[in-house]
Amino acid sequence: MAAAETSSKSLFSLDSYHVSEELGFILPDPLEKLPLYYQPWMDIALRVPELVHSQELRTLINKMPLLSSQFLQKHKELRLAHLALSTMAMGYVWQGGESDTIEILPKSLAVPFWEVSQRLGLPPILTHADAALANWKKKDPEGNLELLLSLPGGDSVQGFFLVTMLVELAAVPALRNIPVVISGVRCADSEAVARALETISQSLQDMTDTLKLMHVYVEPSVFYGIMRIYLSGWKDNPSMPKGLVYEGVNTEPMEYSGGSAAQSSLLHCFDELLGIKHEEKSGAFLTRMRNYMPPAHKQLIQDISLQPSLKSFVQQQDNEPLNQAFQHCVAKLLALRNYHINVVSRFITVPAARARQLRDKNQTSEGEMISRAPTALEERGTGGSGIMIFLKTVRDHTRDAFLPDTSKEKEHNS
Ligand code: HEM
Repeated sequence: MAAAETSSKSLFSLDSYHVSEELGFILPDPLEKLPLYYQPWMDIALRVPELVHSQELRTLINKMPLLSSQFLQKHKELRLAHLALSTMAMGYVWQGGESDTIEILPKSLAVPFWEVSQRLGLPPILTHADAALANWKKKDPEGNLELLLSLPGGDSVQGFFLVTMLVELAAVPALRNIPVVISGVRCADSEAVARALETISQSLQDMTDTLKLMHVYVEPSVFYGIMRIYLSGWKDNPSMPKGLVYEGVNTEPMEYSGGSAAQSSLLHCFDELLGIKHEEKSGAFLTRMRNYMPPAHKQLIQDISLQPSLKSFVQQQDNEPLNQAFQHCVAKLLALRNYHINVVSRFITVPAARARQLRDKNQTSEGEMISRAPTALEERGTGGSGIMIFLKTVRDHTRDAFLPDTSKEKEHNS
């Protein structure tokens, strides 16, 4: 595995962490099909939105044969199997909304889901690594993209996961420059470090610009009223207080957080590179989210954290272009987090307020899908965090990474 091959002195290569030079953390060319033996899974997984709508999904999964996972061999087969099983699991658990949840995931789904998860080092629930990183194919020769598997919510689901993937793509130049920064610090090459940091800043700006596409491709009322519950987990979720029993795996219920881009490895890498230290509670949540990442990506974050401190290097060099490049990076990361807070407000806080208003007035008319949104999630993200306090605390600790004296000026420039 990556860690064993990378001592803190050796050349830092992204490849050894299963990070692609072209696509970063995105899985290159995911498989679209599993071996024929697994057709019973794919037949259901490809129809989850429609089967949830007709309320048939649970019945079909209950009748599904128990298949052995041993014929899945390659990494990409395992990733597609995890995506298919997790899509089915989210549909199964949430088919009846928050008032009709289940306590047991049936054996035919739970056992292979558990085995595939163990082999990948991922939890047995839908993660960012499934839905956003390994869930795409080219729709046409022009390179337009579409999802392999979907959840209820129509075009907004497609928009949500593909825009998230495009944000990952916009970060690739930044990822490629992390090893450049690290080796520049090791050999005290201020110019190389400054240049690499400027590229990282530009890439962070591109991530923010790409995040703006969420407003174009995702309808807030659909996100809030329909999609969000299918991304929710069974940890810190009042509608599933006991967690979920994976039948045939464990007789005790287990708890897992839902899918969230807090499980994307990107910002974890930038935080470690720039030396951003999070407050205890939000830091603990973010650290826990690392267990929802492919292990090689988690290892990359860990290994970046073990490198000599970039910030101390910048302070020791006392070189103006280098200082500025570092400040730009922090400013752009801060701007990305600020923009993300706006997105969350538009997609969660505002519809949640509207849903409360409608409930208070007892106006739960058919057309108002947000009023049917699960109440248990109003104050929480799908990952289970108390949203705004968490996001603002993380944002405020990003600001602490500025070099002394110039923080206000730099923030205005961001
Ligand atoms: C409609 C779009 C989005 C919404 C509503 C949203 C919502 C949230 C929420 C509620 C959290 C709190 C953690 C949780 O409980 O899940 C969160 C965290 C986070 N989200 Fe998003 N998110 C969106 C898109 C994205 C995208 C596209 C990215 C980038 C890949 C992203 C990156 C993050 C990160 C990195 C965190 C952890 C906090 C941090 O490090 O600042 N989000 N998001």
